[in-house]
Amino acid sequence: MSGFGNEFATQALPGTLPEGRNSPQKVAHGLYAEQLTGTAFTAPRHANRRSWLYRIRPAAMHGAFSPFEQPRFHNDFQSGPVTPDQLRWDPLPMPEAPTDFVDGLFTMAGNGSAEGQAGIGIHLYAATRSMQDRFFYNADGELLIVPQLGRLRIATELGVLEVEPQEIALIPRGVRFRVELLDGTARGYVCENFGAMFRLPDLGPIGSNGLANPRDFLIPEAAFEDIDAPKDKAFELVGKFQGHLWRADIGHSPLDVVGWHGNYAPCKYDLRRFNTIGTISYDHPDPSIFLVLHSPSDTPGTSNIDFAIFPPRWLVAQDTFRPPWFHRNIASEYMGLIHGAYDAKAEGFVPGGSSLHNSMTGHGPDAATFDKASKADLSRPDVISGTMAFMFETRAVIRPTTQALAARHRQRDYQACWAGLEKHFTG
Ligand SMILES: O=C(O)Cc1cc(O)ccc1O
Ligand SMILES: [Fe+2]
Repeated sequence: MSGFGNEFATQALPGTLPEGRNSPQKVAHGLYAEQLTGTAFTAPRHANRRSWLYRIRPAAMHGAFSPFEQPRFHNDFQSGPVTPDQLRWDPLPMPEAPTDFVDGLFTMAGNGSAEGQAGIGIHLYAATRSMQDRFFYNADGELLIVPQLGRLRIATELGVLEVEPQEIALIPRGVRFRVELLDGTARGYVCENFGAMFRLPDLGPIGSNGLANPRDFLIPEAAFEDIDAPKDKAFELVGKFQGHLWRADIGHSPLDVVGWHGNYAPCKYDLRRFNTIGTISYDHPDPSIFLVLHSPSDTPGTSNIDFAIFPPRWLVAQDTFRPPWFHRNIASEYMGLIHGAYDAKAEGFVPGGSSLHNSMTGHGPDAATFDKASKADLSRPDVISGTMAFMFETRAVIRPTTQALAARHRQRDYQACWAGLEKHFTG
């Protein structure tokens, strides 16, 4: 099914969805009715998100929760000093022992909290096996999954999404799912959104089409599992709640929703469908022109999170330094590279890697890029192809975790990339 935020109705067995009401005395096929809300009951109609699920067993059925140990995945962003340094990392190394998506998560940075209902958690994953007899949900925020290596099959309560690198998946807060690896190994980025749900930006003078078009967002049809755990070996439900992980025994697959209707559902989007807009005269526009989705804050125009991409595009600007300029921003920028090379960095920013430039920290093209772009022949258009970088940009400062700063894969010499910028002042 297609269309961002649309109202959908889907059933894996005919006659599942009740007609004319949501909660009949008896649901068809002996199912239970359950509502899942993603916004306040009384949120304005245009922002209100909820779905009705018709399922084999209600979500309430599982054992008691106890703490789940996965110390690399958390929301401990520290409250002390945070370095204003420019930071960069190589990809997260692949684990040697068999590791699933949940065990393979590694928290890099973040701000805010689930409790404060604003902010971001930024995580990487590196996994070598599918989740087995284990299901996960995040009560703390919506998850934006950005695969970088390996295809994922994400089996959710509301249906199955398959995503490959250069596609993204959005899993709403609370929705239970299992991640399977279709290529044996997988690596990527996860943005955890503690604030308002991601939405498509307004287009202003761009008009009624452009950037990420709503119909390119795909929503799964209902698909269910009717699987009971063996008597002596329960399945495991792992939940993230208020920054901590919990586990409970569960006697069945919670992916047992036979039909659902509503507008609160997972979706996927192929970033290659993005309608990229840029200058056809002069100057490099602000990167807000590359906005895919944003989580608004209470201040108009100032997002809790902006998710922007840097896709293939033509550069035609005249009398212009064509790559990103040198800059310092009020916003904070965490970048990742899915594929190819990024136009501001000739070397060192590799697929699977990350960089962090916090509020008012100076950054921009490295010395090699500056040199090349300053001498480029502007009489010809230039094409940037075979690339896909992205940015999680936030209003609040992004605090790297202790483990990210200490990680072996951090590039401790990152600042050297600007050291070769020569003084050209002629007086
Ligand atoms: O490379 C960056 O830092 C991201 C970025 C890109 C761009 O085109 C303009 C500003 C900006 O922060
Ligand atoms: Fe930047």
